[in-house]
Amino acid sequence: MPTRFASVAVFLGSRFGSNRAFRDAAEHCGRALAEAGIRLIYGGGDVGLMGAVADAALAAGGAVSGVIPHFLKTREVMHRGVTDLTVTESMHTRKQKMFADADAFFILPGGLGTFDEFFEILTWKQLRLHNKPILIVDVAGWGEALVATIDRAIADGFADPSARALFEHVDGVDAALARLAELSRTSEPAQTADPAML
Ligand SMILES: Nc1ncnc2c1ncn2[C@@H]1O[C@H](COP(=O)(O)O)[C@@H](O)[C@H]1O
Repeated sequence: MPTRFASVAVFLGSRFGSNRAFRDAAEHCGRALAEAGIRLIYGGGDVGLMGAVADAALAAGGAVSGVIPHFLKTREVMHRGVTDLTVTESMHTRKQKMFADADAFFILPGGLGTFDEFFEILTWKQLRLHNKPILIVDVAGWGEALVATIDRAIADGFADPSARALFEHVDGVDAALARLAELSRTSEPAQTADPAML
């Protein structure tokens, strides 16, 4: 079924993590996006889960856009096989481009960089700079601590309870794709701010 989500930015680890389930999920995510005809936008590296999601999408015939800052081309082993690759001047312009090009965001397991990307996209939504779907795609309970941190901020009075509605926490890649299909049928097209405001 056609979807109004033509592209999804996937934020995930530059390492594989300690549980094989993380890699399996990243590969499944790449394949599932390709099979759904959805372009994968990701950080452009060929390391860890980032490389795994890109390779799986490409092997399944999907379109993959990588966005990598110049200074990380070596450290994150810039992926030379993607459909298109953008090299940016900075981390910030990388995030801006990924944000602008994506219709929705999947947060898969990762470390500090993944947290940063998640919280930035979440806080931009809190500031009403966009209303694109943000899905924490849980694997082996990885997302629970992230959600608990936000719940704690709400409980302590540092975030409004409405913050809980800025993102969704789903169990696994199939649930994420199913939710995206549902949103494609039921939700309004995304609104985004002038990039100059970011
Ligand atoms: N401060 C950061 N802002 C945006 N992206 C970042 C930052 N630090 C690292 N990253 C990128 O995030 C992914 C995943 O990193 P993990 O630490 O492995 O989760 C990677 O592409 C980093 O370059």
